[in-house]
Amino acid sequence: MAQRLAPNIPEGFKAVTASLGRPRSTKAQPDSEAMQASTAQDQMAPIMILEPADGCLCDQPVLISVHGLAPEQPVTLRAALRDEKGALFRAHARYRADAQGGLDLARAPALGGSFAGIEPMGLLWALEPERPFWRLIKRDVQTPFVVELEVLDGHEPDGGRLLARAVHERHFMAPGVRRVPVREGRVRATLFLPPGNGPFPGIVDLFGVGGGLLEYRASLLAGKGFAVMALAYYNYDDLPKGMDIFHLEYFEEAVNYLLSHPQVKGPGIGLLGISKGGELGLAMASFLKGIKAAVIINGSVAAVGNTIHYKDETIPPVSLLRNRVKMTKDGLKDVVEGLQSPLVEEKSFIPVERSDTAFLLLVGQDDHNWKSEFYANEISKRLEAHGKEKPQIICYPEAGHYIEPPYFPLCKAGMHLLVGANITFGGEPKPHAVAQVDAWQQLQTFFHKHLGGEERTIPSKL
Ligand SMILES: CCCCCCCCCCCCCCCC(=O)SCCNC(=O)CCNC(=O)[C@H](O)C(C)(C)COP(=O)(O)OP(=O)(O)OC[C@H]1O[C@@H](n2cnc3c(N)ncnc32)[C@H](O)[C@@H]1OP(=O)(O)O
Repeated sequence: MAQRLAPNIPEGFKAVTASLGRPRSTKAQPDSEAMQASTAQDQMAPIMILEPADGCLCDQPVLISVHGLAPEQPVTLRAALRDEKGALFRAHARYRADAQGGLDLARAPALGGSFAGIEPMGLLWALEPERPFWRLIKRDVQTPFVVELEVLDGHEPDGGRLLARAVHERHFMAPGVRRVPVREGRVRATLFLPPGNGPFPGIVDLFGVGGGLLEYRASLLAGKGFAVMALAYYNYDDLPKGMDIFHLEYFEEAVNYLLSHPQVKGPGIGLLGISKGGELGLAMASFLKGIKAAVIINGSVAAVGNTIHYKDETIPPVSLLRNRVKMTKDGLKDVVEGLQSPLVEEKSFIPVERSDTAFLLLVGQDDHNWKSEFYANEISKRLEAHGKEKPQIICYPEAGHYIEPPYFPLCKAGMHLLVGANITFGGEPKPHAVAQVDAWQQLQTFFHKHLGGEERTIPSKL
């Protein structure tokens, strides 16, 4: 499994830093005591240097270093990010400067805190919400997340004199990506188009329970050369508020809209879905025409919680097994055993064998929302038994349910609207972060392979 946690900075960013020669950093005013104690070496107040200096896309790494510390000086680095609802996410880690008073997070191990070891992006993927069970979500993709970074003297997370600080912006739209709200027929969506005239390979992007219209994955993916349509399907605008039944005719209309778009290259489009969006993606690929390639992130091959309907066919939801719901030691519900198997309730098994779509199934092996690995294997068996192409399955050890774009912090637990309680979603922060970096790369490679198009990344000079 290719893992690309090592920073891979696009040339554009290096050029920005080098040519401007002014890294975005703020020097803290040294206090008088420290002034008296200063030696020739630490005359210069410490500065924090970020590369790229002017921010980057949210799926890209940032290099963080500190200069001008005392040799071997113990310091604590802190990161803070406030989401659009005002919820604060924080992380910190303890470090020691090298013999020259430098600290480079790509080379120096964290000695403890929110993470340990050499983790250049740990201050981002280890962010934790102050508000219990809150998940990091980007609502307005036209503005960046703003991360405040601080260097404090010593090894106390809350104490220590402030030595330096910097502000880092993480963007969601590469330069030239266009955001086009879609209200066509019944379709409610947002289409993201790469710069240029195309045509581009098209992808429909679906999120899960909660509904609404989340655009952040689609906007990032459009920066890789795809025309990506984030599709709402309930709890948005004039769409139904609830999710008792999903009619695939709605999704068919969306697929046809994208296929007939002058900047979308046919024949056939791609599909990306997570969780409930993965389940619906499997149903779309099974019943609808025009879907060439589908990436399903922790999806279910059983209908769950609602009926799926297409023309004169219905797939009823599997039974809920309430007595199999357990409590974790943290007082959360663990619902992973709470669904009847679609092998027992065959009528709830989405008929993937009807599909000619190429599948990539991305699985968090510690998914506690439902049994994603079991579902992936059953999809594979069913396709093979019907002489269809086997799916590509990638299993990520210790990864949980919400496999997001790179560097999003793990959402380990939260309110589940179908369950009506806080549940555990599984996953450990570090392996989950590794999975996210790899999954993001894998899904792009898969879509480029099956949908064609030039493999490219828009230079992200912001
Ligand atoms: C006991 C019986 C067991 C039986 C046995 C069980 C079986 C077990 C079955 C498993 C079955 C799985 C089935 C599919 C599993 C998925 O699908 S997992 C979920 C995947 N979710 C997604 O992909 C995201 C989907 N989208 C969303 O959640 C919504 O679009 C958003 C992001 C919340 C925004 O929607 P919105 O309407 O603009 O939100 P807003 O009005 O601001 O807030 C709505 C609510 O969400 C909350 N919320 C908003 N933002 C956040 C946030 N960042 N973080 C946390 N909460 C937030 C708010 O607090 C609010 O809550 P209430 O105040 O109403 O309580």
